[in-house]
Amino acid sequence: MAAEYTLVLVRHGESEWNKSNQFTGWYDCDLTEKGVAEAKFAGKALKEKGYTFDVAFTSVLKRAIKTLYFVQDELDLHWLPVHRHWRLNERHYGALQGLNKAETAEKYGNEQVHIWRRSYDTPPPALTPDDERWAGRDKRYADLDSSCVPACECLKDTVARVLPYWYDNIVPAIKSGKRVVISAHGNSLRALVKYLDNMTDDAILALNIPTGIPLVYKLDKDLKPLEHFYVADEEKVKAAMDKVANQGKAK
Ligand SMILES: O=C(OP(=O)(O)O)[C@H](O)COP(=O)(O)O
Repeated sequence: MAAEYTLVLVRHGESEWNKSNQFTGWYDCDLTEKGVAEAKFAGKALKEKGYTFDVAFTSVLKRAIKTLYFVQDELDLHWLPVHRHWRLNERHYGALQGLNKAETAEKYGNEQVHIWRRSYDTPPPALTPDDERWAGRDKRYADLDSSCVPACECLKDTVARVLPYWYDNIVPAIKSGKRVVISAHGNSLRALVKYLDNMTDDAILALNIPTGIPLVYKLDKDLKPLEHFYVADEEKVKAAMDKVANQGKAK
């Protein structure tokens, strides 16, 4: 069956906290130099394969916003309408936010950290509103109802807050024939992929999305995926996925 629509997902390039191996969540760290190079790679790879876009969606976190900009730059699409929304933010890592993943695994064990990182419905420990990391005091969320400010999220929670944005904003754009690119995060994209591919709660445990490698979905008229693939050679993708998987292991 010929695909009706093409959707491109990009996880931002390496961030400062990816480099230092810290749980990031809603913390707004920048891209590293390598992350900028990865974002440019994503744009170049898309250009080389002939992809172009009519509209873009991203989070309100600069690592995703800047990655999108570098993709736009490579494609000479500076004019592209860009919609930024907190619902595309990374999964909120709660009280783990800022901790080093390997040190956390030394303290609590690899298995516990794997559950916190990858299980579908076990949330990490929660933040409290008196914590300086509480997002409710950040002015970018000033218009957000306080009941929507997360104390922590498991992937199931992230799916629940990504999907309304998907249905209300992204689906209409795709169905109107616009070619859509989404620049987001490891876990907000896992949430979307779980939904698109109808993955089981167990299957999603093993999915790691690498930084800066475009992931293309070919969709039928009902937006059901016909196929998906990364725009990079298989070895590069596997090495990048393994690297993400191993970040949560004690040294
Ligand atoms: O904020 C994060 O994701 P991001 O780097 O994609 O924004 C997480 O720290 C990713 O970590 P994980 O791969 O341990 O879930």
